[in-house]
Amino acid sequence: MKVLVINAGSSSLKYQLFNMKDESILAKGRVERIGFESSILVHESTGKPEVSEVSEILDHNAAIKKVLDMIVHAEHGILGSIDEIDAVGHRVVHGGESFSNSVLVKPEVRSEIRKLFDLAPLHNPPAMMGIVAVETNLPNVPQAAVFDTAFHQTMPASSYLYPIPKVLYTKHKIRRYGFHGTSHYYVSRKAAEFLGKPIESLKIITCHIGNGGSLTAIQDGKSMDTSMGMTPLEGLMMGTRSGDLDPAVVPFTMAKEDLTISEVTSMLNKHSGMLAISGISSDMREIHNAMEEGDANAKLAYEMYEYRIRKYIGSYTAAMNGLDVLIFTAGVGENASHLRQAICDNLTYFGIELDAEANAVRSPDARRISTAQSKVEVLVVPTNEELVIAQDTYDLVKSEQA
Ligand SMILES: Nc1ncnc2c1ncn2[C@@H]1O[C@H](COP(=O)(O)OP(=O)(O)O)[C@@H](O)[C@H]1O
Ligand SMILES: CC(=O)OP(=O)(O)O
Ligand SMILES: [Mg+2]
Repeated sequence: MKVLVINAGSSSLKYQLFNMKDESILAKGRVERIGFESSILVHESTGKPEVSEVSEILDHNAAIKKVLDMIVHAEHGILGSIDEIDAVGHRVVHGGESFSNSVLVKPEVRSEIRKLFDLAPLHNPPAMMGIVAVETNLPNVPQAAVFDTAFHQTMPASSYLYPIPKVLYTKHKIRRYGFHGTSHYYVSRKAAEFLGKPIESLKIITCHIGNGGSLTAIQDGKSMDTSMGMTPLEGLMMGTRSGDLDPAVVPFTMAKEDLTISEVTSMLNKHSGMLAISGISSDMREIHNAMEEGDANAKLAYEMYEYRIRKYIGSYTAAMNGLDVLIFTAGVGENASHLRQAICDNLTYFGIELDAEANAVRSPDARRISTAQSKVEVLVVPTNEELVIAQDTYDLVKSEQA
């Protein structure tokens, strides 16, 4: 079975085509700047050179059409015909309380995802555009939706409720949902496998630190708390998102600066975090380079970023009354060895001891970076959200056929 995985953002669309026989990647790529004059498509079929093309791609429908053209392209493609695509899996960021598992996209699923537009205005509408675009271009192909929130549906009410009037939960479903669930799920399972221990026996903290970032406390194999909230804005300091702050800052800023709801939302999501404090970039590599060159603002941004991750590790260790495994993943977590070192150097109270040599190793595989004496196993586990989406899609389609 060949499964196409789509991760649609507001102006971008990433894709990977899997051969589920051996879970190998046949092709992958991304379309950026959808809706702009000069959109960019970057595509790579396995075993062939990467190609990029600039053209006008006005909407997600046109983007999917381009992607399918590339997949069957005589020179750059990998399939003889798009009929060889058996199923499509989508990353849908918000599944609310309706979805604790991946599902095949049926009419009732679509209407449920639409109902959630309110809770995730930046994320769910593009996912729906992706679903509609696939239906237009591949009308008979089954589609699955895999939700970032699903893994976190096991959180107890004491973790997911906010201490505000209960009617806001019953009426508007205002609560913590948590995100990056596919990644937290995947790396925690991989870690248990790597350690050769049953996941139920481990107290785990997964640090997914990429552009967006979240930490999850995992006990009995289940998410028991996570740092993102009703939306992906809460929790850690991120590339451009503020993360935790006093909620009183919001109305106060709106009044003082005469900002609308959408302006303050945009300020907190797109113009805060590392970008705001460093004044340089939201990208960890650029911040780290500037810091090494002596830039004081970059240093402050880095210190705040590290400090806030460490505070969450401390609080989740307390939440679980212990910690067996600490996992780093995603763009920053997998690559920024200096940040892992800075975090762990300040967690010696918990008996965490990093092996500097192991920490410096670069590899696409899961690996241990703590010493043999460390009380906590510290691991780097590269995430693979696309593979989980492909596997869930495959399983759903297979079980419907059975
Ligand atoms: N070699 C590296 N060293 C440090 N940071 C890195 C490295 N490679 C990528 N990153 C960081 O990873 C982040 C992007 O993470 P990623 O998980 O790809 O994000 P997303 O999937 O949310 O777009 C950026 O801040 C980038 O600087
Ligand atoms: C949900 C979320 O924050 O996703 P990303 O990290 O991809 O922005
Ligand atoms: Mg990501």
